[in-house]
Amino acid sequence: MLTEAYDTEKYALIYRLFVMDFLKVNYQDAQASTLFTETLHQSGFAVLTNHSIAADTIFETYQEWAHFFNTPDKHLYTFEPNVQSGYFPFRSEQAKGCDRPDLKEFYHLYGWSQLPEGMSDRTWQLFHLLVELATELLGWIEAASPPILQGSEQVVPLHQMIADSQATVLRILHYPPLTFAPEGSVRAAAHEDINLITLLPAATATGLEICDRQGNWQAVPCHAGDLIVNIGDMLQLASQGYYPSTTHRVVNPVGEAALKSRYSMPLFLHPRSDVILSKGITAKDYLQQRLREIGLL
Ligand SMILES: O=C(O)CCC(=O)C(=O)O
Ligand SMILES: [Fe+2]
Repeated sequence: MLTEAYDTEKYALIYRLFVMDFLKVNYQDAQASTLFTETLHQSGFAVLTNHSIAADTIFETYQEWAHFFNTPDKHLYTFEPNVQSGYFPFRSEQAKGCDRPDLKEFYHLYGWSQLPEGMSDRTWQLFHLLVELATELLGWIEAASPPILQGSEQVVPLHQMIADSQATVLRILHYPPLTFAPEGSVRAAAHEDINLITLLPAATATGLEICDRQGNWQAVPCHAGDLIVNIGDMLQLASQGYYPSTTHRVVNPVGEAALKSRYSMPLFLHPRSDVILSKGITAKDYLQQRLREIGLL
C-alpha cells in the first residue's frame, strides 16, 4: 500500500516536471529533492532555481575573469599537462571523437591551485559554495538511488567517493567573439562530461543546448540565477546507467551576438582518484584515458 501511495505521488511529480515546468526545480520546494533526482534519472539534466548562490557573486566573478582573459599575462599561467591546472589557450581542447578544436580558452582551478595574481578571493568563495551545494545535491542523488549507489562490495557510497577529493575542478571558460572564420569548429562540440555531476551557473549568453531523449537539440534558457546540473560519465558508469550522462554542446551565435564574448563556469565534481567506479576501473585511469581523448594529455 505504501509503495502504491509513493508511486502515485512520484508520477504526479514527474507529470508536473515534464508538462508544466520543464525540468526546472525550485530548490526551496518541499519536494525539491524528489523532483531533482527524478529528473536526473529521466534525463540526466535539471535546472535549479532559488538556490543558495547569489547571482551577484556569479556576475562579479565573471567580471574578474573577463579582465584576466583580456590581458596577455594569461599566458604566464599556461597549464602543464601532468598537472592540468592553470590556463588552457584558445583551441586546446576538442570533444571526444571530434577532429576540430573548440572555440574556447579556459582556466582550471582545483582546491589546491593558485589564482592568477591580483585576483580577489571571490572565485574561491564561489568555488567553496559550489562544492558545498554539489555535495548536498550528491547526497540527494545517493538517497534516491538504487542500492548499488548506496554502497556495495565493489563500489563505495557516493558521499565517500568525494571525501577528500583533490580532483574537483572549477573551469572558467571564455568563448571569444567570432570575428574569424570558424572553419567547421563550434564553441563546444557535442560531448558528455567526464565527472560525477556538473554544476553550471547560468552563462553570460545563450548557446548551450542539450540533446533530449528523442535525440533533438533543445536550447537551454539562460536566466541569471539559474543553476544547471547534469550527470557526467563517471556517475553513469558507477550507477550502471540509472543516472544517464547528458550530451550537450555550445553553438556558435549569429548576427550581433557573434560579436560578443561568452563566459561560463562549470564546476566538475570528481571522486578521489583511487575510487573504483566499476569493476577494475579507478577514477584515475578513467580520467587519464578521457584527457588523452580530448587532447589535454
Ligand atoms: O559553456 C557552457 O555553457 C558549457 C560548457 C561545457 O559543457 C563544458 O565545459 O564541459
Ligand atoms: Fe560539458
